[in-house]
Amino acid sequence: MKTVYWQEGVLYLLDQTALPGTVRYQACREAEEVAQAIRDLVVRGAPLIGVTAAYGVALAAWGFDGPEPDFDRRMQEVFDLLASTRPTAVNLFWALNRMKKVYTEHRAQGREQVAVALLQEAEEMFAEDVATNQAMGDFGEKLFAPRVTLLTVCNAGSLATCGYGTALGVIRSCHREGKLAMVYACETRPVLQGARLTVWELCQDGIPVTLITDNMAGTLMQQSKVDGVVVGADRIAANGDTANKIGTYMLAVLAHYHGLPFYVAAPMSTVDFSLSSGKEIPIENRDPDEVRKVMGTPITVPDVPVFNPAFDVTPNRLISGIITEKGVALPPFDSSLAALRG
Ligand SMILES: CSC[C@@H](O)[C@@H](O)C(=O)COP(=O)(O)O
Repeated sequence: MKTVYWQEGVLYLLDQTALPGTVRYQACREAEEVAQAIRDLVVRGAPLIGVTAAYGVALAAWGFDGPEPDFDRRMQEVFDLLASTRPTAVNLFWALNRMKKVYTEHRAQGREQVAVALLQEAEEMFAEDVATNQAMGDFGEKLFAPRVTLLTVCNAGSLATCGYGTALGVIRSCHREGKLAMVYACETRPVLQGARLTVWELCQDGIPVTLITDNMAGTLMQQSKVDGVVVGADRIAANGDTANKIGTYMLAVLAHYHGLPFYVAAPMSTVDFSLSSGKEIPIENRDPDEVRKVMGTPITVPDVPVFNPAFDVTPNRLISGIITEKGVALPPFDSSLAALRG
């Protein structure tokens, strides 16, 4: 099942807000609809946000029917709009930069040629992402011994990417090699990507999964029920500090205390070499109602003040390794990530 696909000038997004109860696609004909879908978590996960935004740019070029002099202005407006959707996942800006380059290179050939080249680039990004995740999964799998039980948070799987997943890609490869005993999935409040998406995705593939609420991770480790933690990333600074779904830092601290390995799995496009440390990573704050409600149902006093950062930053010293498509970076990350970048 594809998370995103293009058909005859329309972009179809697998609506992740409706999963697991309903499997449906949202059809987008305008870049504005794509931007809103990214904001609303219809599509989410750093790599998928990037590729979806790339398709959004292609959509704008394909759908443009205004006078020629307005084309450049409209395309700049769309680039800016898509860039404004979610600030933390650096793959968004990475993908838009790639699209900007293609746009600039083909602009002189006319609007139709630009539109064709932009769509081709988005399709290439989609295919590359799947291959990247498979490579990452295979590097990551080698880090674990047979009968391994792993803990993960949020959804860093097929649903967060164009297929196979990052953290769940590593888990898929462990399963394929017959090494995986169990995955524990944190439910991941406030919007339950773990309970709704990770559990659904793993069940679809027959991968053994046990759901826990986020506050059960400590006792799970204390009772020696897990051998390690694998998570995805939204942005990794040059020194390895990693922004990922809120709650990731808590797991890293717990893993450290219990002497368990803590791995981040992410493509090199998630590493932001322009930032020297995680302190510089912009963190998205989301709608307070995500915390005041569960699946739309109020659970607290209306209008209670809420703290709702979507991501936290795990300092590099709590990370055992960063699994990428080019290999596994080990501490110190400044040098190992730079070496993988080449
Ligand atoms: C392969 S996805 C990596 C991260 O983007 C993922 O772990 C995550 O935090 C997603 O957050 P979300 O808010 O659902 O977009």
